Amino acid sequence: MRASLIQLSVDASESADERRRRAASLVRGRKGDDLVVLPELWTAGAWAYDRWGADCEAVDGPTAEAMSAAAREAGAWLHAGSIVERDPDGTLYNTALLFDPAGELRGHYRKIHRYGFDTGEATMMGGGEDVVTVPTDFGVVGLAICYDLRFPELFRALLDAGAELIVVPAAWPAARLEHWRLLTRTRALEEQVFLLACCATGKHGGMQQGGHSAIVDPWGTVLAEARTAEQEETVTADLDMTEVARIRTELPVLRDRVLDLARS
Ligand SMILES: O=C(O)CCC(=O)C(=O)O
Repeated sequence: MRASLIQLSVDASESADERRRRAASLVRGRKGDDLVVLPELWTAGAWAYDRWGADCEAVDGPTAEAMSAAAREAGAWLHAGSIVERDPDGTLYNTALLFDPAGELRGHYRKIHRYGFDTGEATMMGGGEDVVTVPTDFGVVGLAICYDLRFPELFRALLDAGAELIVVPAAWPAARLEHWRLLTRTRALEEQVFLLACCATGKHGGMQQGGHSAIVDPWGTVLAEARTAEQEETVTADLDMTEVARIRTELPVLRDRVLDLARS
């Protein structure tokens, strides 16, 4: 299967509406791909807290509407990154959306680990409670978002739920690029999954985004990586999903787990 990560530029030069139109057009251009991925909070901007009140929306709001149509037109599964979701009770969540090629919303995931250390997301948003996997045409997809990368127990829970490929939309700061590179490879290697990590580029809320979106295989090898933190670009790779079972058999470390802490 062929997967592409659209490393979208997110800055204050565009409104959420303009960026939605541009993202939809980039997705429509990916006909022939099986899976297309967008970054975290790309409508409002992950660091543009002052925009969250104005740009929040329901799970079936304007971003879902535009992305559902774009998935249908591209004929591909679309992981539409995440939105600032406003629950009917008023709580905001950082919520990822996964559409099938018919444009049906097949899964959504509310980010469990909130970034900010008593500021930003950690105080302005609620935390998700559910580990989410979605069966697709090419295998079971696990969902995580950005800061979740620092919490291996979530990835082990995704593995235990059957994940073969994990998608991580992000708005990781350029200042911590080496953490991003290390953690994306590590999570792929330790769970023996394909890991698709799509980071935003551009600068907003005073934060330069890290780019360097990457597709990593279950051996920990980077199959494709964006060249820079500053440039919008699309990263594509062909994934042989049979590699998951092959590598898990060839190097059966998961079979040797002793402490079953993630499930206790
Ligand atoms: O963990 C980090 O260094 C960055 C996390 C982050 O930017 C996020 O979750 O939005």
